[in-house]
Amino acid sequence: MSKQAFQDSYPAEFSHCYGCGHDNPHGLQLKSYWLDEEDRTHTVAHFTPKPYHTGGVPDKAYGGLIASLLDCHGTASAAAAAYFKEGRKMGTAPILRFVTASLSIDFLRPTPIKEELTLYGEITQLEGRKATVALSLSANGEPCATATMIAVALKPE
Ligand SMILES: CCCCCCCC/C=C\CCCCCCCC(=O)SCCNC(=O)CCNC(=O)[C@H](O)C(C)(C)COP(=O)(O)OP(=O)(O)OC[C@H]1O[C@@H](n2cnc3c(N)ncnc32)[C@H](O)[C@@H]1OP(=O)(O)O
Repeated sequence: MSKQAFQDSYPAEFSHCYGCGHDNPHGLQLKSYWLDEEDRTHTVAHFTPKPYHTGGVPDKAYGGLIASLLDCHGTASAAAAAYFKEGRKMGTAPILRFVTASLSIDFLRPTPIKEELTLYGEITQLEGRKATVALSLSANGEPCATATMIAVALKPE
């Protein structure tokens, strides 16, 4: 894994996101990395839910938490891939930031709340301002959810 999380390169004014902003003390503070520094298409993040992230039963995670984690890992992965494509270090100006245009999730099985969750991302397409990211969330090596995201880079203004 790289030492610096993608989200740690966001400038202060963009670091308040509930899912991944490092300046949001009430947020999830998700951190995403390249899975392998030699392969700039795959990304990874880890997250261990808190007891209050519970869904309908105490030992399973709330679906909205899963969506939030996939959302933030996907947009961060898209931004990292776009910087890499431009041959630039993440966070350098002009800032490249992606927002979610579309996020389609399949919830495959209940997600345990006491285990560390692993999120994977794969940039399957990056054309113009639009990135397509294939995402998954697993516990104990078993996929609990998969998703496809369309992320769009914000216009400079
Ligand atoms: C939360 C507020 C965000 C404010 C941002 C401030 C800066 C933030 C920076 C850093 C913070 C960290 C960020 C973490 C974020 C975490 C993830 C989220 O939760 S993001 C929040 C939820 N998402 C939104 O609120 C997006 C709302 N939607 C929009 O703003 C627009 O619809 C937007 C930007 C997505 C596209 O609008 P257009 O006018 O800029 O661009 P067009 O021309 O419509 O689309 C560009 C390309 O994308 C395709 N596209 C657009 N929407 C699509 C869709 N739903 N499905 C498929 N393709 C789509 C289009 O067909 C077009 O493709 P072709 O270039 O022609 O090939």
